[in-house]
Amino acid sequence: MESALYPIQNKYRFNTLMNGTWKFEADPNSVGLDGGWNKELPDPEEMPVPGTFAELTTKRDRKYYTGDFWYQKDFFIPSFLKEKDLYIRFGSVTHRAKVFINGQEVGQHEGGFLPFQVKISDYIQYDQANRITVLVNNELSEKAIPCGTEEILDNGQKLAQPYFDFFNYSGIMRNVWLLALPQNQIINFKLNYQLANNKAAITYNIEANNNAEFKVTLFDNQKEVARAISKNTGSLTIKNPHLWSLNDPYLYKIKIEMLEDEKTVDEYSDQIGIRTIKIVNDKILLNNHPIYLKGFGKHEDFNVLGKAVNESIIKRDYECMKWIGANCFRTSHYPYAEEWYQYADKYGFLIIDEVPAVGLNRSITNFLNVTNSNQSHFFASKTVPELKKVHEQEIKEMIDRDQRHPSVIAWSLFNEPESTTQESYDYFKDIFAFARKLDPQNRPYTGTLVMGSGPKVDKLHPLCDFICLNRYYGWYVAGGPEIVNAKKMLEDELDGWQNLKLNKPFIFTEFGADTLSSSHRLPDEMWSQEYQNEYYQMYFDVFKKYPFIYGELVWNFADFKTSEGIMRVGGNDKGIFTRDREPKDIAFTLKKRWQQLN
Ligand SMILES: O=C(O)[C@H]1O[C@@H](Oc2ccc([N+](=O)[O-])cc2)[C@H](O)[C@@H](O)[C@@H]1O
Repeated sequence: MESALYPIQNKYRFNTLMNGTWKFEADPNSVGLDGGWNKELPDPEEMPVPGTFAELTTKRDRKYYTGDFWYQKDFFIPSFLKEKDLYIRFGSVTHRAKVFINGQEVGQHEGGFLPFQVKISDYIQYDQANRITVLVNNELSEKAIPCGTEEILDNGQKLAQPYFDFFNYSGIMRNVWLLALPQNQIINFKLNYQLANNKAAITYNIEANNNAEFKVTLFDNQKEVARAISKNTGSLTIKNPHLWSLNDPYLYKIKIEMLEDEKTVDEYSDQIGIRTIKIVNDKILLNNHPIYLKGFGKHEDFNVLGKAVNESIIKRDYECMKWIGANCFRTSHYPYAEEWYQYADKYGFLIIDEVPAVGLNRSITNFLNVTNSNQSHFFASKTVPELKKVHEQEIKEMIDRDQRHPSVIAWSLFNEPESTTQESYDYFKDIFAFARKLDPQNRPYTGTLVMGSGPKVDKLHPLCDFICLNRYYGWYVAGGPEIVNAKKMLEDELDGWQNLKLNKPFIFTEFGADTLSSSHRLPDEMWSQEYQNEYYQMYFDVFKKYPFIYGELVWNFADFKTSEGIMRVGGNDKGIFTRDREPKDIAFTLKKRWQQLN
């Protein structure tokens, strides 16, 4: 029973961060396990946690290091912790990990963007130093997400070749906690809301490791407003609920107490927002009011940090998003660190939460292939059943982790997979059926469609509750002076979708043009700031004509690091902000537009 609960402290639960300096050693020949590295690393260096070696090194072979690598740290456990169950919780380890305590394996985890915890109590020596060792692997394949392949260079080095457009940062890039929890404990809980007649009914479903009773209390500004005692399911009703909304992201506090013989043995509190999210015809309704999504596809990405979590970056990004008048972003292309969602709950932002299912399409390795919707028959491959298991497991872990956040309004189950083949439909039919059982709030499920997957050929849109288009007319095709043709292509495609009469909302989840913050051109040219402006104006002109469009998430919030190649200058430069979070010219155009759209 994996707990997805974010660490908190109270009378029953204690935790402390294990961040800081760890030991680190690369293991290119995978000799560590036989060589006893799980007990002692032979020749380690210092490595900050959270962090990633790729952004810290000055050596190219280290930056691109692909394979096994190890982390190690000593820590002390006093015997007064004996009555607790002890765990180590990783915010994530990218892409997979095996964890050892004092040399003994205590657990492993697949997937680089979701938390996991391992129980360590049985392996601990009390009142003594203990040692944690983590064997990490960052290789890419078609058996796990995100997908990619591997090349062996002439010097024998492995090189990851992502089928996706962001740098394959890896390692321990999120917080690590030591948790001291009660033996009988709350594992997770799920909530759902029904609004009617000025009342909100909150139904709950609590998962625990014993069959206890629970006292559930709801507080409004410290004041108790509802309470129930029940087995693990039940409900609370409040009158005149203060709803969570974009302009007023109001949070209540909910407290769950686990009772044994009327005595509390565990307690977990969280902040929750009461709101509903649903799709009716071609509209997205928040608390029964239609919303228009304005914002970004993002990345966890920053100079020196790579994808390592840093709360200052999170805060700066939200300040920039507030300044520009955005209300939404997609966690392209993986679930972000949990702190992102906590800020969104408090700041009143909407999140489309995406599982790391990116690169399910071999042609993405060659960007020029994508546009002619070439079919690599990715989903006919022998490894697909294995891939599907991993994909499903990560959907489950994402929903278990994020389902209580009021900010999360939809689940994205894929980004730009091959989507024009029958095999692809069959694969995702199962994926959607699996996912649809997991969220008690039954938020909309979707995924983003690659350019070329248009109304005539796309096979995945019937599975989606709203339709997400990633489109680059005017960039990858018909750029520069051909932008007049690009406009026609975009309109033709949207006419095609309109003719299908799907009666579903559409949003643009990606559209953008690479832009150097140093480049100004008159008349404008591709890569200049003037062209980025012209490109977006063209899209906004077109959007006016199609009332079924309910959102525009531009690509990308900021410039970000990718693999190297002739298509990338220091990375992907489609940012509205530079990589150090300063505005390009387009930011002022968007600010004006989004403030008016309100
Ligand atoms: O390229 C981009 O900037 C972004 O676009 C998307 O990938 C595409 C690449 C090429 C084409 N094409 O050639 O049409 C279409 C899509 C990805 O979702 C995103 O991760 C990437 O960063």
